Amino acid sequence: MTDLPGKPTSASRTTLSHIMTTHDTNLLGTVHGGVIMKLVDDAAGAVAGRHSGGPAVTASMDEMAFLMPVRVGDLVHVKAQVNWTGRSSMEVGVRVLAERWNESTPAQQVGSAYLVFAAVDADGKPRTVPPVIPETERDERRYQEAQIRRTHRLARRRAIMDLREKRSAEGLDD
Ligand SMILES: CCCCCCCCCCCCCCCC(=O)SCCNC(=O)CCNC(=O)[C@H](O)C(C)(C)COP(=O)(O)OP(=O)(O)OC[C@H]1O[C@@H](n2cnc3c(N)ncnc32)[C@H](O)[C@@H]1OP(=O)(O)O
Repeated sequence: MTDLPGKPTSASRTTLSHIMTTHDTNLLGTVHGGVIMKLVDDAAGAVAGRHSGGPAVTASMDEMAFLMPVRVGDLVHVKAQVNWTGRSSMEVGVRVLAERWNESTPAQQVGSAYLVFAAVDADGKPRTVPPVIPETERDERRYQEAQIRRTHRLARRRAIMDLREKRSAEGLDD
């Protein structure tokens, strides 16, 4: 896909930690999902920037899962790594964990997401990225799962474009 030398997964793996405050809550008093999504995007963006050696933009975010509510006072850790690389795109996998301030239990996973970042040049055009080198069995599994998601994203996009073109050809524009 590219002539650039590969980079191991561990070279860009990153954890972003943040304490949740009353500024982060929704109307129910728990932490707003959008606050978590911003942290996820930031951590994934840092990983994509480190892996690709320059700026990278979010192309898509999918399968954002909120598994448990996050509360004020929780210390949230957002762990991100490059799962897969294409020509100019990278899939970044993110796990969100929370340590409860009032419990002496290990951090619990409260969310997860997969994001696609595109590395861009100074004009905002896609540029090639180094291939990621999975290092562990878990990295290898994540790489293979990311390939499956990539195939499904492309197939879904193609199917929707085909349907729109067909409807347009039939004069069914809306
Ligand atoms: C040493 C330096 C360290 C730096 C350390 C920095 C640290 C810093 C930390 C803070 C980090 C904050 C992180 C915030 C990040 C934002 O908030 S970015 C703002 C939100 N995002 C945007 O504004 C992006 C807007 N979109 C675009 O600019 C263009 O659509 C894109 C994404 C560049 C794609 O352009 P395009 O012309 O469609 O190019 P195209 O060749 O078709 O696609 C490029 C690649 O993206 C893939 N792609 C495109 N669209 C999609 C999609 N919807 N779904 C999946 N894949 C897609 C393509 O399949 C292709 O993949 P490859 O086959 O090349 O691997």
